[in-house]
Amino acid sequence: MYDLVVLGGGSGGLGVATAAAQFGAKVALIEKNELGGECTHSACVPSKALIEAARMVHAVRSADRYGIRVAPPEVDFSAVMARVRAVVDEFAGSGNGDSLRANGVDVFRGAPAFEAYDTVLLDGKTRIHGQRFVIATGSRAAVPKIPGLAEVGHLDHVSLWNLTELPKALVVIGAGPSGIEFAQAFARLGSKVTVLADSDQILPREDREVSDRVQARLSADGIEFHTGVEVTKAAKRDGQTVCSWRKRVGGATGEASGSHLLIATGRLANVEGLNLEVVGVHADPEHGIEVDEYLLTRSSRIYAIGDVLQKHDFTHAAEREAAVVFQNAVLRLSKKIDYSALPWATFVDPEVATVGLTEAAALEQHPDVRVFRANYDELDRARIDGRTEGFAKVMATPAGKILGATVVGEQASLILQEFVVAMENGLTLGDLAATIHTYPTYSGMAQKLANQFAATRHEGSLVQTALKWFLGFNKPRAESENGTEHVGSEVEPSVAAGGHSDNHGH
Ligand SMILES: Cc1cc2nc3c(=O)[nH]c(=O)nc-3n(C[C@H](O)[C@H](O)[C@H](O)COP(=O)(O)OP(=O)(O)OC[C@H]3O[C@@H](n4cnc5c(N)ncnc54)[C@H](O)[C@@H]3O)c2cc1C
Ligand SMILES: NC(=O)c1ccc[n+]([C@@H]2O[C@H](COP(=O)([O-])OP(=O)(O)OC[C@H]3O[C@@H](n4cnc5c(N)ncnc54)[C@H](O)[C@@H]3O)[C@@H](O)[C@H]2O)c1
Repeated sequence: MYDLVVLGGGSGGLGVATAAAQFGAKVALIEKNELGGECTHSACVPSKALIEAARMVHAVRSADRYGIRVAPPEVDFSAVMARVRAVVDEFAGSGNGDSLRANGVDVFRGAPAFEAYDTVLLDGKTRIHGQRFVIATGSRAAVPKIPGLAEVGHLDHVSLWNLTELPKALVVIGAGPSGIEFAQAFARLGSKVTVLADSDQILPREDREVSDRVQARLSADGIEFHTGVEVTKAAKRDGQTVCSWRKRVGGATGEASGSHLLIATGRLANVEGLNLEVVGVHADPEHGIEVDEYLLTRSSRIYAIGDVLQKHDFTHAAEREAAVVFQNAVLRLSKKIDYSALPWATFVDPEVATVGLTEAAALEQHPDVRVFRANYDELDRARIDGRTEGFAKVMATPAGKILGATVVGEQASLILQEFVVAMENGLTLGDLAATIHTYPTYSGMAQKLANQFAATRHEGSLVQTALKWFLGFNKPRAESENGTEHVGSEVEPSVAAGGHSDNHGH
């Protein structure tokens, strides 16, 4: 009888199994395919390795801007993919089961099915008994029902990694993070890319403003977009895959053709074959496994985490859920999952990173919300580097409690992380404003927004009024040539002067 039996050895399953074993629990982990899960083998790791290669090509092509003359780069696609696979192998090697076994986890290979609330049957042969179970079987690509699709064939994020030649022309169906990251990477490597999506904006989870900004940039790079469309048919013509589409509004029609077709239209939970009905666990592939805020299913011994929930498909979400379930299933605490400070990033250029409420949601839910924003061309380090495209905004209560933030631009995910730390630890924008930020770095963006908040706190305050009256502060100051009042620091003039503010508050 194991203390804990984990089904699935990906980001979530490995996390909870290792933590439980390190704590001294007797743990079994059952993996149907390869340890490491999707993130390692077909998702985060290879896609970010490909994106980095594409970023290199782009950097070489843009070197001229910095006074460096180089010949146009030549992409050796098979070498690019060989490196991607080598990176994956390196990661996969470290998850080959040895470290799990070293931590005391018994690793089983095969397909498990529940036989009773305390037993799973492995490959119809071996019974494994447990006190508690965690289902962490992840998800797979959802294939849309498009007439002709099965006949023409398509790539997904798994088969993609077997490509040895760069697609001349790639049609991508889906404009979520997967579709958009791949679209830009392939376009930069030299493919002609067309994106088709039924959502009326790319990156549908983001603010409209964010999606429009990214789409404008990607369009300028040569990617063609058709959003708000239904793909009505896929067919082969002259060796090309041709996708017919029709606009949902207005009914305009068109075709997109390519040497290759990539499907990136969302996910389905891996719940089949687990025999969940026997233990009363509610699940279906589209909606995932139903859990409560303790990540407990309808069975009091069975928890579920990660993509199989179909809630927040991110590795770091699976890891947080693993930590919560470790506390509940192993330590027998009652820890609730809290997603309010869950960040996510889409690794395109300009990078997009978001946490908490979007601006629209914050305005709807908090009528007194204040929105602070700044553009990258106001940030010293961005100006120095010539990477001035993008903006950042943070939504906060009048007291400075952060409700959400979005950053679009260079190092967006790192800038955002400062807001995430603040949100998780109850720090306010005032606390961030009072923190020293290294100069000149992109962290200056967080400082800039926090300083705008601090300036609003000074406005009309008792101290400011007293200083005005007794010391004659806040006299008009001469503006410098370029209209800003200082150079060489991210400190907002408004903080020092106590008067003017860039605040775009509502
Ligand atoms: C192209 C792409 C790029 C991505 N990039 C990022 C990124 O940059 N950052 C990010 O945070 N997230 C990213 N994600 C999402 C991320 O990959 C997933 O959220 C994460 O892998 C989920 O972890 P998991 O443990 O739930 O599932 P997985 O890691 O998929 O693990 C599930 C495991 O269960 C096994 N399994 C399946 N069925 C069974 C069964 N019946 N019995 C036993 N074992 C089973 C599987 O073989 C697998 O090993 C990306 C996804 C895609 C598609
Ligand atoms: N950087 C990251 O963290 C990262 C990167 C990639 C994927 N992911 C995760 O993986 C998950 C899946 O990503 P995804 O991009 O595949 O899915 P998604 O659900 O985020 O986006 C799906 C896209 O496909 C479109 N679509 C769906 N069905 C369609 C159809 N029949 N015809 C035309 N368009 C259709 C949708 O309109 C949308 O644009 C995401 O939820 C994300 O959490 C994360």
